Amino acid sequence: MTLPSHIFGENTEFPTAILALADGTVFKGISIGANGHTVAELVFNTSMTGFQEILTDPSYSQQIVSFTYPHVGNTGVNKEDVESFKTHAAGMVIRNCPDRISNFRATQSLPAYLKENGIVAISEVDTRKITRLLREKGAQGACILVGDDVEKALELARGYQGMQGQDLASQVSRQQTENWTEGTWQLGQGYTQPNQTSYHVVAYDFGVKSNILRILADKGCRLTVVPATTPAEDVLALNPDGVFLANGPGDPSACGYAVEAVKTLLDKKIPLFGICLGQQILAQAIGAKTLKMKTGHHGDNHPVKDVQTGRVYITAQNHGFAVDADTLPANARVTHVSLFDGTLQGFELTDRPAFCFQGHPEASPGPHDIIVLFDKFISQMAQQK
Ligand SMILES: NC(=O)CC[C@H](N)C(=O)O
Repeated sequence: MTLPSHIFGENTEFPTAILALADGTVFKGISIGANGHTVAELVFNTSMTGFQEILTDPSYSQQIVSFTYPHVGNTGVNKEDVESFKTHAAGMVIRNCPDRISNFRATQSLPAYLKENGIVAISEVDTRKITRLLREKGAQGACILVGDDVEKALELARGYQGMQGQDLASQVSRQQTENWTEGTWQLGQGYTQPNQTSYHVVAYDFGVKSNILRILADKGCRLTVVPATTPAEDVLALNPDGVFLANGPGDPSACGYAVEAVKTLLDKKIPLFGICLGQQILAQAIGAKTLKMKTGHHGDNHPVKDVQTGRVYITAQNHGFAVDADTLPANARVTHVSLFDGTLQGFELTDRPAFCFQGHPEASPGPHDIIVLFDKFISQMAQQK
């Protein structure tokens, strides 16, 4: 297929690509990324901005992301808007990639970035139809294949093993302990280097988004980031003021190593703050259960209610599993619920300085409404000091 192009230079030829779903639906479009094929769980994301942050969010490991926003890529990509040191999404589906990029920070076009990072991606498909289909039938296995072999794409999509039972956190995690010093991005300065004096936070890297670490650094935390499988004893030996449980991909039920570590940390009454997978792991550590959702929540326009104050926050979300609120023990108090479907969005313990949130207070991309949760963690550490 030939497209008019200003930015792609000589290369205006885009090979045919297929998106096949496990339910048998097939979409034909053009490849705007790497060659070959990719097989993963297909989910839709309703964010209007932030595709680069989404592609580099480790929680999207083994997920193909279909963007509901129709034009993706018009701001190009840059070296800064990344949430980890590499791309993680297994594939990208969009309606249209504008052929001209326009942004003062852009250093590359989206198709060039996708190719460079080996992400298989399809454009010129009906993403509204895909969204309706996933809402009706739920997230499912899918394959993007460059070429026109429909039968092969369908067979690969049907063969996807599913997200349940998969421990992906230990795979995407750093394998070495690291110190983190970078603060949030500021116009004219780039990423800052805040003074880190007040609290020592040990952050479990289950697939942590960098903006969580940057916000904690901004708030005066000295950060030690440890691999997902680090035993609690090693964390305690670092003498932390608080422990952070990160977001991450895969099924929380497959992260027994983390659940065991959190049980020990709870016994020590150290301030604990969990985000997304971190919430699910904290829940399992106190005996609650997690379940797989039908489509999950992926986007940056999700209303969440603080059940105590009644205040509604618009939040960023990215999860396919959830904590079953009915299984929470008596010492857990529900703090937040989703106004889309009533699912549990946050809880805290009444007998320990531990709390968590299912969405993403660090945004990136998304609204900053609920960034206040980081201050709650800071004040819990202040009280324990
Ligand atoms: N962003 C996350 O931490 C996702 C958590 C978990 N993998 C889920 O899909 O629910």
